[in-house]
Amino acid sequence: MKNDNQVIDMDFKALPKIELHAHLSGSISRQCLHEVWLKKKEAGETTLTDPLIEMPTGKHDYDLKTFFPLFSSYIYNLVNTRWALEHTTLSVLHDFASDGVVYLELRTTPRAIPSASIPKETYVDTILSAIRLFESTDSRLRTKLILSIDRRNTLAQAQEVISLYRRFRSEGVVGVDLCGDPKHGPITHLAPVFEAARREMPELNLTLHFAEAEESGSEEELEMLLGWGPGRIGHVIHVPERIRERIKERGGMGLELCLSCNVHANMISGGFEAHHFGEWWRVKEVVVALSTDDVGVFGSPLSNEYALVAKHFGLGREEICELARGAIQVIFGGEEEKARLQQIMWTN
Ligand SMILES: CNc1ncnc2c1ncn2[C@@H]1O[C@H](COP(=O)(O)O)[C@@H](O)[C@H]1O
Repeated sequence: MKNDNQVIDMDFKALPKIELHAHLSGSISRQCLHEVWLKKKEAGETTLTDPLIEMPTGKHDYDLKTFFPLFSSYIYNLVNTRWALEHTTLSVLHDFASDGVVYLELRTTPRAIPSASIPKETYVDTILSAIRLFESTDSRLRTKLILSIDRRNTLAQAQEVISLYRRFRSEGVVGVDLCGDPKHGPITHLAPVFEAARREMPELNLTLHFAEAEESGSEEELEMLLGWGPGRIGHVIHVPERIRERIKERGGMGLELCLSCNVHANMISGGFEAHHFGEWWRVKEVVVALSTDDVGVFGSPLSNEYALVAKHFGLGREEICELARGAIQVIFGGEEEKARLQQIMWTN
């Protein structure tokens, strides 16, 4: 391992990478949102402020208070037609591909858009079509979709997401996520949906936002989440010692760690050096998958997340390659995809 102030000379963009924790709406670049806005403005269809003014270049300090409303009161009002959904999805795929991502699990909360006569099913279908269209022109990036249940969802809304998962699981949907504002409140009301889904579909791939804020880091909540049998957990910040041990006991759990998001959103203190990546990356019982969360908001592509851990935790070239390849173990995309990734990802 190199010492802390040396940074290896490595092309992090060229490094083939796996992205497992990226929210579609938060991954749209500001330039792309601007294009959508421009088209709407010209057609007299929006009174919203230009995204380049609303979210100025270089502004990444959204905290948990300002972050969530950005979607409900701004981005969702821009991305509210079939064209905008397709255009933004294609742009997100293009951005990940240009950054050297070779396998992507994109996640999104199924959203009905009544003003455009788009029910949730069409929302999901439109994104899957955009993925197919993209893959017909780019042979290297493979993308799967994960459907998100929001902590703020009612039981019925959560159930609807599970139904959509069943409907689309043979068409590129590979799992279900639990996301949303971690300060929102308890989620015990959602337990019956996850428990029934697990009972009825033992093979269901689950990834759960886990201990993102103190409010969502109680032993009680975390025990419940582990009880639903996730293959991966996201953020993993405010984890009590006993739960940390439980995670290790599981063996092979994927940890989706999002450094820039956590630092910029003030979800941790002490900056990059203090990030819990430092605590987990050498733990043999888990698999760390570096992730971007919302690159459109926090502005750090996956290549930069690798550069950051090289810089702040002194990983050398082989350790970086090992970290990137490690994520193969916890993808939801199946054995064939794992074999493809084994072929193309760097060993040193
Ligand atoms: C700090 N990190 C995070 N923690 C929890 N939930 C997050 C998140 N980042 C994004 N989302 C969830 O993803 C939605 C936007 O993308 P989609 O419309 O679903 O594609 C947000 O509304 C939020 O619920």
